[in-house]
Amino acid sequence: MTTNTYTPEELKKIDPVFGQISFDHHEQVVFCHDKDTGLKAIIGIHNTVLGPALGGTRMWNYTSEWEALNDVLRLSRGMTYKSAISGLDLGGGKAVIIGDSKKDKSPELIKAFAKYVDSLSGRYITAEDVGTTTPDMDLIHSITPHVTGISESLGGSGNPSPVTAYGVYMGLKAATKFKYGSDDLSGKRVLVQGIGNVGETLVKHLVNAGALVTITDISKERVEEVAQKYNTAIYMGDDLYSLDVDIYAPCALGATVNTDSIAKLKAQVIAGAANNQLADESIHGKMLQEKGIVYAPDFLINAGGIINVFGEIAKYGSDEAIRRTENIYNTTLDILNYAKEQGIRPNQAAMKMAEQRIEKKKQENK
Ligand SMILES: NC(=O)c1ccc[n+]([C@@H]2O[C@H](COP(=O)([O-])OP(=O)(O)OC[C@H]3O[C@@H](n4cnc5c(N)ncnc54)[C@H](O)[C@@H]3O)[C@@H](O)[C@H]2O)c1
Repeated sequence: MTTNTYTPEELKKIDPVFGQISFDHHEQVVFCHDKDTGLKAIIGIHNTVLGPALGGTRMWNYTSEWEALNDVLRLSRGMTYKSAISGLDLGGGKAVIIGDSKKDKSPELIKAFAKYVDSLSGRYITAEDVGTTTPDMDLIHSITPHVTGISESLGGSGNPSPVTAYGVYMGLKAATKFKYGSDDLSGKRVLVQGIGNVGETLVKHLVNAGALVTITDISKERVEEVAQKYNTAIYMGDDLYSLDVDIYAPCALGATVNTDSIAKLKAQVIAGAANNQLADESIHGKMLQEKGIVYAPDFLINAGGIINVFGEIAKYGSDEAIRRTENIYNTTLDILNYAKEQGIRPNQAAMKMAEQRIEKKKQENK
């Protein structure tokens, strides 16, 4: 034991779990190891007040265990807020498997992970995320019932991306109404960044609504294919954020809304699917507010996917999932109005409303 060589402050810095920067009163953190398959995974259960902790399993080649732990803590907390603000009876959880999904994934490894999910008896329910697929969820389903995002042939809800895109479209319309007094998108210039599963369907909705859409992606083939299909403009230059557009829809990676991009942005509305769009919630949220740019919180408007998979637990079908996703429009407007009244940022307003819902349920449960 060498602990007596550290001061309490130094110990605090190296506390492995409860002292982590992303640790936020998580209820449970489960470290999973299986010698035979080489499985190394962490399951984070942030909060189960509203219901079981649902969140996907990410398989990623983390450079260190610290990075994996930080990711699972951060992502599971995000799921608590996403489900709470979306009115779902779900808590927040997430899992990470350490490894390269292209090289290290095997059916045995996924099954070993499934046994850990099963051991939590439904406190944690998994789904797909980066590096895991519907067939992986089907395999997990052969071991445990505590999994969603399984194939439609097994009673699952299928690909969530079109529903996510519809929710983003609803949130984008609501933010447009808040900024411009009307949600009519005809003639509005919209930049969609990242034309993947979600981005393409969002482009379809925008074009159908008469918006003037410009698309961009790191994949030239992707943009050419989608531009041809929907008759959109393409931007492949390196000064994306200076484009003269009304609305910016980030649908690729996180942290694209940062000090550099905000300085250039001409768009007056930001509404997209990517998770964690603001590089720093407080600094960049404040900068957007000062520039009068309306920001529709990402975890609110990209919730269509989780609304869709929740149908597998709550036993509702795709019509109900769409109806609930459509309501993202009303919730977004409520949050933007509430933020304005309270003089706070939309992200803060959304988090406050989510916390109020959790607190109310906590009191009822007492
Ligand atoms: N799929 C869902 O249901 C869902 C739900 C919630 C949140 N999200 C988030 O929405 C975003 C999009 O999800 P998706 O399922 O469409 O992913 P995807 O992998 O299908 O598409 C992402 C696209 O972004 C492009 N891209 C990557 N880096 C880029 C860059 N630097 N500049 C421009 N384009 C870039 C990729 O080439 C790809 O075409 C992700 O951030 C994801 O976490 C998705």
